Amino acid sequence: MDLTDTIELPATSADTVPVGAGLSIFDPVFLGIDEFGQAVYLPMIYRNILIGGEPGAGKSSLLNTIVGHAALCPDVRLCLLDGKQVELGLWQDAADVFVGPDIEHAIRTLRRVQTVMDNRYSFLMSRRRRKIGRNDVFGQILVACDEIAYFSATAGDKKTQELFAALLRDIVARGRAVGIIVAAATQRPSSDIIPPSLRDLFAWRFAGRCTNDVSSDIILGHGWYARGFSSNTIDPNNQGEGFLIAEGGIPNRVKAAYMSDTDIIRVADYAAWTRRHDSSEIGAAA
Ligand SMILES: Nc1ncnc2c1ncn2[C@@H]1O[C@H](COP(=O)(O)OP(=O)(O)OP(=O)(O)O)[C@@H](O)[C@H]1O
Repeated sequence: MDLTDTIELPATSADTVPVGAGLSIFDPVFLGIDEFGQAVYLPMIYRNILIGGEPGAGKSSLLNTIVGHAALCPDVRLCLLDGKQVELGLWQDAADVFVGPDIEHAIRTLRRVQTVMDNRYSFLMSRRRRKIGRNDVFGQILVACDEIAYFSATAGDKKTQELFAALLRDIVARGRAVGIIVAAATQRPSSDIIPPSLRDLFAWRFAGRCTNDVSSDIILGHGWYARGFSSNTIDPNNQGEGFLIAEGGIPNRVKAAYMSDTDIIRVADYAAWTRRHDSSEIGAAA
């Protein structure tokens, strides 16, 4: 076997019928519409997304849309962290790991993801490859965190908070090539929670309405307010609207798609049903 080959998944046997069309995390995620009414699709593979904005800006709803896409992808495992529990909690049955308001559990979980990440890099090294591909036997992992600040600044003590922040940063920095995607939200876009060195690791950044121009710049990047882009200009009654920026791009005004709780429950139940809760790589690495 050529060492640069990917490991192919076995072909689907002829006597099985796939349930539904089946998405892949290699397919872009439908995010919403832009100001011209055009659909906005976001490629998430090999990328991370940071979502910021004031309370009620629509951050959790956007995160739910991304988790919803991933939940319908048989090639993604879900690792969800939600200090409030109810923001991502509807996906619990479809998730490999669900972390509630428990900083120790959050740290254990990120350490497991870190171990998986290291193992995958060792695998790539042994195959003389740089990144995983669509046909690799191991699936991708979505680490979704609703309210970074809960784990990095509120729960636990300074030591555990710093450990959480360091683990998250490492996963955001190194996870991309091995199929580990981070989608993280914060209602506290301040430089202590999102230092520029962390923000700049996120290929995608979405700033929902922010209470001031400085907060908007903390999500989008320094200088965008001065160039006429501030999410402080968004109408507070227009939840789900925000500026989306890709690395190297300019901010685009986007109205995010919205799933009601009923929609989420339907999709989450379906996703849970289609998933097998067998040996989890995250769990096995512990
Ligand atoms: N894309 C959207 N379209 C229409 N309404 C939306 C959209 N996103 C959010 N909303 C409305 O705004 C409300 C608040 O949204 P959401 O809970 O996502 O905000 P948040 O920024 O996560 O708030 P918090 O920081 O308090 O958790 C939702 O319950 C919903 O009614």
